[in-house]
Amino acid sequence: MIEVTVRVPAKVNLQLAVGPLRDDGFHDLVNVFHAVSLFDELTASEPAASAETLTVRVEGESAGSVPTGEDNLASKAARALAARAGASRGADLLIRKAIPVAGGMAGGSADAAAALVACNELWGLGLPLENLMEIGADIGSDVPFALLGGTAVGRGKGELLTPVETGGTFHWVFALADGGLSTPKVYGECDRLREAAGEEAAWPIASEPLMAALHEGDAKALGLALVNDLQPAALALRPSLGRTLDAGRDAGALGAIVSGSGPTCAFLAGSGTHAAEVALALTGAGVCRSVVTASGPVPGAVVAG
Ligand SMILES: C[C@@](CO)(OP(=O)(O)O)[C@H](O)COP(=O)(O)OP(=O)(O)OC[C@H]1O[C@@H](n2ccc(N)nc2=O)[C@H](O)[C@@H]1O
Ligand SMILES: Nc1ncnc2c1ncn2[C@@H]1O[C@H](COP(=O)(O)OP(=O)(O)O)[C@@H](O)[C@H]1O
Repeated sequence: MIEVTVRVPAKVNLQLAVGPLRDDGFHDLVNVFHAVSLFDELTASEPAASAETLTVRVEGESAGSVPTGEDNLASKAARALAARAGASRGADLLIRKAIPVAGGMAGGSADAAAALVACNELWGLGLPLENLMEIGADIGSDVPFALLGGTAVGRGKGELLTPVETGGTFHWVFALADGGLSTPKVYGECDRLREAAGEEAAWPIASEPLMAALHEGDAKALGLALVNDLQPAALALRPSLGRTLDAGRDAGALGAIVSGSGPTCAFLAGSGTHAAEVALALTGAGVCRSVVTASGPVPGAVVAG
């Protein structure tokens, strides 16, 4: 095998219930992940330099804000995989980025997942998905889901996954923002807001109306059930997102929510045509950098060639 290309989706969180802060610095979650048709692509090739070097190149509009050294999550994942295989292996990784960077859509985790799948194939390791998910969980809480895809409930840090059957396809509009939001800062702001309000974090529980809406493929009910405990924190750090959410609601979206730690905002539509209408209205309202439409659920990281 000389090169392997993997396509990997972004996610939106349909429910993000943030529980208490744990001793390890993470929060216990109920994180209902949903993979959507906005993809990064990663190609892993045999290294042009020595057999043990790992290089990363990033292409795409937002490539400038992605690290290309050892901090790149794809590079970290490839090194962790090589260590697990007990061998010193190299690869040239090329990432074609379409998922917004630091946008709350898990683009870095997606690239880590893509690197695990691509290098597993390139190096002929043959590790099963569950082993890749274990390695991925140490790279980032969202990496196991990027491997699995579809719709799933994540517990623990978000890495303990239970797949959810959905009764149909859902249509989405995403308002991409200028600049990103740091995930640890948003969790920190969530803790700060709770403390200031004298609130104790409740143990997170999956929403029954949300689960019923997913099973039935009922977009209207799903729109009403979307919930994100990080949204007040994201809005406190980036107040302009309030206008973006309002513009989507005014445009007739069935639901409007900050995606994960933000600043991307997600809007649920009733059909592909409805999504195009909401996207047009959002573009006209001038409340974001750009607008994309997508649908979900879609599969996780898969070899595309
Ligand atoms: C918020 C979510 C929602 O899916 O994703 P994004 O919206 O940022 O993509 C996730 O919980 C982010 O997952 P991920 O981006 O993989 O985070 P990690 O690298 O594991 O952790 C980064 C930091 O976020 C905080 N963190 C993360 C997960 C968790 N359950 N509790 C936390 O408090 C911790 O401060 C941690 O040091
Ligand atoms: N392959 C990668 N793609 C995007 N960001 C990366 C990558 N590797 C490391 N990062 C770093 O991770 C941070 C969070 O990225 P990302 O996963 O896109 O955001 P989020 O956690 O909001 O979904 C970025 O600010 C960037 O510095």
